[in-house]
Amino acid sequence: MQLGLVGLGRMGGNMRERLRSAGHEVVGFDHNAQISDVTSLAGLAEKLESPRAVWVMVPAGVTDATIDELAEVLGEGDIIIDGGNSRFSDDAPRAERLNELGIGYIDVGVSGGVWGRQNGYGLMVGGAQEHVDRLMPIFNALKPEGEFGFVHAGPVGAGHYSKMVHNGIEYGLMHAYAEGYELMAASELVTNVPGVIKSWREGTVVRSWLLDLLDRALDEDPELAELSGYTEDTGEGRWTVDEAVRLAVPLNVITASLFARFASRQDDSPAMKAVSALRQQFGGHAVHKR
Ligand SMILES: O=C(O)[C@H](O)[C@@H](O)[C@H](O)[C@H](O)COP(=O)(O)O
Repeated sequence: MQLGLVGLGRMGGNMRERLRSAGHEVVGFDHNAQISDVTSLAGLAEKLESPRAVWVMVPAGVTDATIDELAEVLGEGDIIIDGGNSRFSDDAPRAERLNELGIGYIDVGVSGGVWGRQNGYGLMVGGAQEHVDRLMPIFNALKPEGEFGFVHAGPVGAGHYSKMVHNGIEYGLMHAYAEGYELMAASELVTNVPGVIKSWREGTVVRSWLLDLLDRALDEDPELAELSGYTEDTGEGRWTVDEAVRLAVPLNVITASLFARFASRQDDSPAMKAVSALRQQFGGHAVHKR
């Protein structure tokens, strides 16, 4: 089937290749002319036969502007799919705006990162059944080959909601492996920490793809000496915690792993300075000075 694809970065570019390998006709647009198939969104719309389907794969901050621009060159019966990491609460207002123009909307949480091109992408879809049905050939080409890896999670918003929770879990899992790694590295007994991590890849209860990737990272740099611990986040963990607060759901692990990222960015902790100052004030305890 034909698909327009807007945004040909690390994710979109690889998705274009996977879809083409499966025999689909993809017309891609990107602001980088060197990788773009057309020079404008209008050019993209012209190349597609109606009713058109256009998948948007751009960074979360520019999604609404991109969709609004796209809506100007699309029309009645067309569908826009947002596969970026948008906040789920943006989906319903978007769908309403597009609905007034007769344009359908589907939100898709896409997981798999740079490995998706070869392994397939995990897809979490939100939207009306008729729109999802129309896009099934595309979803089937993008998803992994096995039985799993695709879900129609619910109405508009449910795809991004599921992906948000997926990413919250991703934070917690990564952090648990990271803490285990640190404890073994600090111990007097374990002399082969990368070896233990590697051994866990088969047979153990904690084997997983994230563990495989930790092993890969340790193969490249056994003490992670090249890296700083400063860890970014792009929003999904914060949204997960926002939802936990709204619904009063105790997300202990995920919240702690999000806060650990914030702590990773501090040279020195103002809170711990205050604790140190208070110990000195009430107990006369010695403090470490800069
Ligand atoms: O499932 C995935 O493929 C990843 O989750 C992917 O979506 C991305 O790598 C994260 O969004 C990073 O999120 P943070 O920057 O918040 O760690």
